[in-house]
Parts: sequence; C-alpha cells; structure tokens
Amino acid sequence: MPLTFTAGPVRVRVPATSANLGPGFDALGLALGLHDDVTAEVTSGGVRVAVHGEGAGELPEDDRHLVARAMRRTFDVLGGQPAGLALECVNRIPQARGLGSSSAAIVAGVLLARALVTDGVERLDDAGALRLAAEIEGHPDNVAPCLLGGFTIAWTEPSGAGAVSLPVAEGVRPTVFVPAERGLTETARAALPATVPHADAALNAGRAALLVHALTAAPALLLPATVDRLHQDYRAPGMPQTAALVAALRAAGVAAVVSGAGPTVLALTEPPADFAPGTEWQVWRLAIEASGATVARGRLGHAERGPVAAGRKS
Ligand SMILES: Nc1ncnc2c1ncn2[C@@H]1O[C@H](COP(=O)(O)OP(=O)(O)OP(=O)(O)O)[C@@H](O)[C@H]1O
Ligand SMILES: N[C@@H](CCO)C(=O)O
Repeated sequence: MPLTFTAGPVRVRVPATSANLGPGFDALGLALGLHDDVTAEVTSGGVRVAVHGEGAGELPEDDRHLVARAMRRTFDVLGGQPAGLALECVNRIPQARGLGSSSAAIVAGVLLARALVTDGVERLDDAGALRLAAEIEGHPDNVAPCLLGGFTIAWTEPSGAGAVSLPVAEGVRPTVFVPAERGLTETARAALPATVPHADAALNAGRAALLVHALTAAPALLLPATVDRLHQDYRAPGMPQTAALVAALRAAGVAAVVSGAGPTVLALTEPPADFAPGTEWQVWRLAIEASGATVARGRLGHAERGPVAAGRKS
C-alpha cells in the first residue's frame, strides 16, 4: 500500500534521560522532567529545521539534523518518503552532557515520522519504534526511558531491543549537576577496556539487581546499589571534575553516579542542604517523567515554549 501523509503539523515532547544509573551499564535508565518539543510538517520539497534553545546556531538546519535523519530512516521503514519536511525544535535538554539529548532527538524523529503517516502505527508499532530508535542510537538505555517513561530496564536480542518500565518508589529524588563543558558519548565509550576482571563483572551484576529493588521499593539502599566498576573509573581521567563531585557526594551519603556517558552528575537522593558543589555546576532538581514521549496534533502553544514547561523544579 502506498503511503499517505497527514495534513498539518504534528508535535512530540521527549524527556531527558539518565542512563546506566551506576552499575546498569547500557541497560538501566530513568526519564527526567526536562523536555524538548519538536514539531514537524510535510512540505513540497527540501528539509528546513528551525532550532530554538539548546543547540541554536550550532546544529545543522537541513537534512543533516539528527531529528531529520531519524525521520528519513523511519519513513524508509514505513514504506516511502514525503517530498519535504519542515521542523521546529524547542530544545531544553543540554547536549553532549549525559542527559540523553541524542536519544531524545532520535525518538522525536521516529515518533514524528510515524505520526505523519496516516496508518503509521499499523506499519510500525511501539515495540518496532523502540527497536528502530535503539538501532539508530546504538544502545537502548536512553531510548527506552525516553519512549516509555519512568525507570526502565532495556536489553538487546538478535532481533533488536526490548524494554520494560517500572514505577519508581517515593523517596527517589533526582538532582542533576550539569557542567558547562561537553563530552561526547563516542569519546567516553572509547575509554572503556575490551575486557574487565570477573570480580568487577560479578560486583556490577549484584549491584544492578539491588538497584532495581532500591529504585522501585527501597530507596534507603540506593547508596550501596549504585556502586559501579565497569565504566565510571575508566572514564574518570577524561572527566576529573565529574569523578571528584561523584566522590564528594557519595562521601556525604548521597547516591551519586555519572549520568550516562557524562560529564553530568546524577544524584538519586537529596544532597545535604549545606552541600556546595561549586559554581561551575548548574544544579537542577528534576521530577521523574512517568509517561515518556507524547505525540499531539497541531503546533506548540505559546505557553508551552518556555523553560517552565520543561518541568525543572529549581
Ligand atoms: N536535539 C538535538 N537535535 C539535533 N542533534 C542533537 C540533539 N541533541 C543531540 N544532538 C546530537 O547528538 C550529539 C550528542 O550526543 P551524545 O550521545 O554524545 O550525548 P548525549 O545524548 O547528550 O549524552 P548521553 O548519550 O551520554 O546521555 C550532539 O553533539 C549533536 O550532534
Ligand atoms: N550506556 C551509554 C549511555 C550513553 O549514551 C554509555 O555509558 O556509553
């Protein structure tokens, strides 16, 4: 069946995410109350992208833009390309900081393309959208919470990625410490060794299992549950200030980890009121985004464009 495209714009709201959460490398993730909004419309030719907020003036404004590339890939899977596309991005998620900005852009692209095709959901169901987004990103741990919301466990089979979302216990209180400098996931992955000691793998398996219990039912166990030996120490020389802040928070009893591939730090429990991280960090208390990405028809309203709509608490 040839594709037909819906008339008028569609929009998607995608959350920031924090992957790994300490021991859950490439598997565990959490959706956070800080969002990008992207609107897309089919046009008669070309690709135009308007970027507001994070990445404005830096990101490409044509078919090299990550959302546009994810859309083109998704249209191929759906069975055909529209003549042209116009995109408008209202970005609030800091980019290349370990808060899942690339996954948010990819998930936005997959969901927008699907929403622009009249019978898109019949051609690509939610499980297929997760598999496609994870394939484009290369690993599923940010894509899963971005799509599903909450705390997610993701895995990869030969047939592609799968994920489940679990409700988070009261008492889990995310705070992110965002530095000015950036760090690309690609660079942080290159710092990892090809093999790790068996004892370290065993430790991580136990702590990752404990973390599932701690996040869903027993926040008092978050400090021991967030110990990691698979990635954070190997990456520390490339982000010494991040490693120092994680160590200082943990010494103060706070369940702190490197967020994703860094350099942002995520605390899952509240730092003491007198904890002073230093002026180089932007400190935001964020809600947990329970619902994941949402799609709607029409353009973004004026009131939904501001930073307040992002859900940032402080
Ligand atoms: N909203 C966006 N629109 C277009 N491109 C983006 C967007 N967000 C990120 N990117 C692209 O992805 C790159 C960052 O991806 P990267 O995976 O390194 O970091 P991250 O996703 O922010 O962090 P992490 O994967 O550790 O959580 C940016 O440099 C940019 O090229
Ligand atoms: N699991 C990934 C998350 C960042 O994309 C990593 O740490 O490399």
